[in-house]
Amino acid sequence: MPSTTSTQVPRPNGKAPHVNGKHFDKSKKYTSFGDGSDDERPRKTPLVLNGSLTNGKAHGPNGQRHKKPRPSRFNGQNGLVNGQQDGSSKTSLKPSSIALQAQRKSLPIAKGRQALIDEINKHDITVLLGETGSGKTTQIPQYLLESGLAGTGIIAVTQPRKVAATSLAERVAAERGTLVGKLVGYSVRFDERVGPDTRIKYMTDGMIVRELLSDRLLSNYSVVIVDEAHERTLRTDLLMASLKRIQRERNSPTDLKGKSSANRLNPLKIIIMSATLDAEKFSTFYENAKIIYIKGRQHPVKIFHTAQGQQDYGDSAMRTFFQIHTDRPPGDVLIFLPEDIESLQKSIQVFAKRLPQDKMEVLICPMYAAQAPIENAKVFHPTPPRTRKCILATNIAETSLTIPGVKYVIDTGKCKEKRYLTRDTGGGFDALLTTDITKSSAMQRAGRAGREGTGFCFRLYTEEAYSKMELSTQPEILRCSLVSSLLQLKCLGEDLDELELMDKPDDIAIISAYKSLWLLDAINKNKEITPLGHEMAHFPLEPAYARAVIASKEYGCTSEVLDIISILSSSSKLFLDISEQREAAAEARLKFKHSSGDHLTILNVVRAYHDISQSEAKAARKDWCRKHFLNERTLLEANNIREQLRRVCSRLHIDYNTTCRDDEQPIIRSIAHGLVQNSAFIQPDGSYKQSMAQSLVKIHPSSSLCDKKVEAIIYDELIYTNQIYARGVSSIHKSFFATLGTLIQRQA
Ligand SMILES: Nc1ncnc2c1ncn2[C@@H]1O[C@H](COP(=O)(O)OP(=O)(O)OP(=O)(O)O)[C@@H](O)[C@H]1O
Repeated sequence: MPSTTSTQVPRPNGKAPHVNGKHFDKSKKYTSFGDGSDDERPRKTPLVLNGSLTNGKAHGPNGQRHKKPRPSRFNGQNGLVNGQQDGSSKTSLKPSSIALQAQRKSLPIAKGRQALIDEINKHDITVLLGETGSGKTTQIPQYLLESGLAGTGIIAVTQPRKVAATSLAERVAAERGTLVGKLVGYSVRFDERVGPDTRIKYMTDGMIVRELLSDRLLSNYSVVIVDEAHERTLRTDLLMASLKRIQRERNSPTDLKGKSSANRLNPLKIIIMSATLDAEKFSTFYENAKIIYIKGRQHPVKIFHTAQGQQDYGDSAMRTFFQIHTDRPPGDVLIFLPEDIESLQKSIQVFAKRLPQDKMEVLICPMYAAQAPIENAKVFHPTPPRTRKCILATNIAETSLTIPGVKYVIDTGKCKEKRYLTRDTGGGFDALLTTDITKSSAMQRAGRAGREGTGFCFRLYTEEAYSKMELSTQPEILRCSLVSSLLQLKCLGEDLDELELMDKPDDIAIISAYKSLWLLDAINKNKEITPLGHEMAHFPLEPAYARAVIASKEYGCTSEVLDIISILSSSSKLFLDISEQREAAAEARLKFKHSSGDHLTILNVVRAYHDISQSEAKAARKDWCRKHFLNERTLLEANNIREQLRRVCSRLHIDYNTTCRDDEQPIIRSIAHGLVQNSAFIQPDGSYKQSMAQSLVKIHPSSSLCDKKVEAIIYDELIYTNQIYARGVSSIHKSFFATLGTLIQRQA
């Protein structure tokens, strides 16, 4: 990288200026890959047989394996058809649509379009391996539709993350020249845009697993595409296991014999897609399914590593950003961080102000799961002229996304990973821990550059560190709480220990999940689902909160409990936390504070906002939220969630209007029925001992109970930092637990 000395660039932490190539002098600190032309492709040797595709059959007559499934290349050579069968209308396209069609045809995948269709046609299950940006996620569903391979059914494309599902639906709808909700739709928790004409549906893996509850054969779908399968989320693993069963039931000729043609379902096609190297494992899981390798990336990505490991990834990311900003041509920057987004945002803002007037403006866009969807969507807005967008993202932006304008990626090499700390080790909860990323993640992150032109990825770790990274992350099923999934499986009449899974969770985790469901009365002693468990599974909520809603029916306070749970289920926090204004915020919110703790405090806010909404116009409501440091988006999102929960209540004959007026005890008790495992009792030193585990917890400083001592508490979650904090806390009488019978003793 050429060094420049003319610009006064900030010197974060008083360190030496970095513009003189401190970080990125290629000769000293960074190594570019090979000739610098590109990236890291999967180093497999794909097979091309004289222009015809390999037959991936790898089974002997008795099912024994005698040949490995061999990947095939689609590179536009060898006589493969070059995508002429585009079903889009050629007569009435607008200029923007014409540009999109041209773009579609220039994607690497387009060159092997017909051969790909033929292969998918031949096999019920296909494992598709392709590089980031080759066009898998946006094009394959369209090819299936255009070729008629999907029949009259819906094509589901599953994603591990909401933001990917919604943005892909937008993109593919635009490519089809239509609006989201018509031919192309999406379905994510608490948000769905589909209609009677929807044929391509982008959805989170959680939503399709939920659909199994009402339709255990997924009869509306003719193809299920499991995208980003290498992420191995818990729901993806459950889905892959269920798909095996469904395909057996739907595709088996013996099953079809006895059925009248009216009762017959179309066979189901399964496509497992991944950009990384796990194809063999997926293929083996599906009885050596055919592997197809889509060759090529549309644009190269040049990768740099630091010469030394970086101690402070935040500082290092900031200096790298400013080096790009001063030395490199226009193009937006995407920085991957595990946390501390807010502090990096502030540091960049402060230093950006000191840049010379003639420099481009810096526009910072944070992106993380707990932020409201509408805020996350801002990263997709066009970058204003003379501005460089700097996106600060967690691994929410790591897969499937194309963020237009992004040319540079800065990868800190860290992420937050959910891990279940078992009760035996003093935990009993999912903790988010900062950890090193895997090779798969590093490749995905680099793949976010180079989507619209040549890209650059700056890794804040050494090449050696990269080479030592694990290939891919440990499947979630081996490290996360299984309670919610187990409940859904029980409803389907299935069991975790009987399910044909790619990886089996360990016995301790399974037993712990059974215990939790039993404590929530969702299953009985014989591990059979109870009527209450069935009701709980109808709610798109964590089982604990579903239990609270059902308990509220008995206590006559469903209206209040729905108000609280809707806020707790929103994607962003209700109380804005602005570090310089913490005292002012606490003062402004005093009027909502409830002596029993945070759940009733939330209810006070919801009620006050409701009153304001009745009497004031939109601008005044906004102003009221600002003055009280409240996130209005959370309140609006909660309105939407409450509506959906009310619909579920109606289906279950729960009167959602019942209210206990000013008596708080029924509300706390209802919530405590759900949070019974999240309870703790005061100790002589003022800390609280978990009722279901050995560890001591403290009340989080953000809680309205933090300066009080009460005999027992319930809490929404535990935060694991240098000590364990309970967050979302309410005080409860110890006697409540006695009313639950011998529950606690049973646990102890
Ligand atoms: N929203 C968008 N705006 C602009 N271009 C886009 C958009 N979405 C997709 N593209 C273009 O289509 C290409 C293929 O995207 P697609 O998501 O289908 O790739 P992919 O093979 O599934 O890769 P990945 O697994 O990394 O998402 C991108 O590289 C980009 O050029």
